[in-house]
Amino acid sequence: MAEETSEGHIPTVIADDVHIVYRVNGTSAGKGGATAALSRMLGRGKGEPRGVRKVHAVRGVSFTAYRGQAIGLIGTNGSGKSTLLRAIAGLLPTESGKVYTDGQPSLLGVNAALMSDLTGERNVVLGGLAMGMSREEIRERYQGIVDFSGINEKGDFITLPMRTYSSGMAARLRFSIAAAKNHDVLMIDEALATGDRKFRVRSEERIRELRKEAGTVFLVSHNNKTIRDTCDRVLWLEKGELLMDGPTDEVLKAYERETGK
Ligand SMILES: Nc1ncnc2c1ncn2[C@@H]1O[C@H](COP(=O)(O)OP(=O)(O)OP(=O)(O)O)[C@@H](O)[C@H]1O
Repeated sequence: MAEETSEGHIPTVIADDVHIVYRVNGTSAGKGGATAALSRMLGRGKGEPRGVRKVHAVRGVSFTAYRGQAIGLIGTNGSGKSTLLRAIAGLLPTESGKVYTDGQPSLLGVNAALMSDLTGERNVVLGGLAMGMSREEIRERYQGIVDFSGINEKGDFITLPMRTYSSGMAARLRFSIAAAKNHDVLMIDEALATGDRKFRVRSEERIRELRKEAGTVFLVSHNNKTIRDTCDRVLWLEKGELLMDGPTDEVLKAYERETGK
């Protein structure tokens, strides 16, 4: 891919009529517990295999993302934002439609694979290796990553297991590890939401840098100000459908009008 179009834009992600369906096993339909009784009262579970339910989370989404863009994903809870990002990262199969990407997108999410029993220090090293950095590069950037995260501002926490961190501290470390590398496509799922103001400002600055370094950044956030300050384009999802795709200001205005947020 990466062929230049007539406008000189280079596509990094193309989603073509993407549908994503979760199949949930072990639902209460057909079993004897209280939730099953509730489910029967609500009339669910008819005509489906026992205990399997489908959730159609993304419905016919199409868009093309270009290099140098920072794209915000907005929408009310459960509208399909995280699901769409996971599909772009190749972590979820599409039911129909296709996702084409230039290079391997990196998904930085609330569930990013850091090991809670290992220290922050070990996670920086493992996270760096997982992103394809050499030990030498990790050594060089280690202090920068720790400083950026601010984990050690209130004491020597980086040598403690991550399970002892607050959710904000863990999110900050995850972001700092991922942001230490330049990505072709970096996807950030709510990582900034738990950080404090100082950290948010620092991360927003880093997102702008990553964007300048010719990558594409996707950012899921419920904070309209963060989206406004970092993104030049916004996709608005609702019930799995792409309601609007356009310049940040236009889409946020429509979203705020509709949701009152
Ligand atoms: N692992 C899963 N199995 C089954 N259904 C799921 C799973 N993950 C998400 N869903 C469903 O898919 C739909 C979209 O969820 P998703 O997490 O993508 O929304 P979201 O827009 O990221 O929400 P939020 O803003 O609350 O984080 C919801 O109806 C949710 O219940």
